Amino acid sequence: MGVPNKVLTLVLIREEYRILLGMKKRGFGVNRWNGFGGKVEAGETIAQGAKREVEEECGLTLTEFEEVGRIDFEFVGEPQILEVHIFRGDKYEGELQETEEMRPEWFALDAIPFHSMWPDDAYWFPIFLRGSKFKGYIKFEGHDKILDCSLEELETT
Ligand SMILES: CSc1nc2ncnc(N)c2[nH]1
Repeated sequence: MGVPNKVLTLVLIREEYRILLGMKKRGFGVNRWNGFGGKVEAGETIAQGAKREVEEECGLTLTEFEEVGRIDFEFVGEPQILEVHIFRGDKYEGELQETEEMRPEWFALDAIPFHSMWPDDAYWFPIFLRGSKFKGYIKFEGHDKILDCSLEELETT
């Protein structure tokens, strides 16, 4: 039995024609437009962790959100799989704010900055944006090279 997965959240808040991303100012994924999220803490559900991270990273309080995907990420040379639970944020309250972690910005759906994002996003964003649920496995070598990618669309809503 290998190392248990590291459970993480990733929240993409989307409106009809735009999606909210955050420029990561430090740490994992720095200098890339990211979704909001992070670790799930002891004593909280995955959904509670997702909501907490959004609040901490951009000041918004999710009032309606749904888990729509799950991707297991492997990084060559690292035994721990990152088990990322992906949520679509539908409704929120509060004022958008920049934090030490993230600089938030809205992007038109036809102008998503994939060149400045994690390379896996180009694979699964189209599935996410057409409202499907999905699961997948993506193997990275370093932070820029994808060695394997398998994605399964589970239902089209
Ligand atoms: C580890 S792979 C990864 N892809 C991502 N896409 C968008 N936001 C993130 N935080 C992401 N992490």
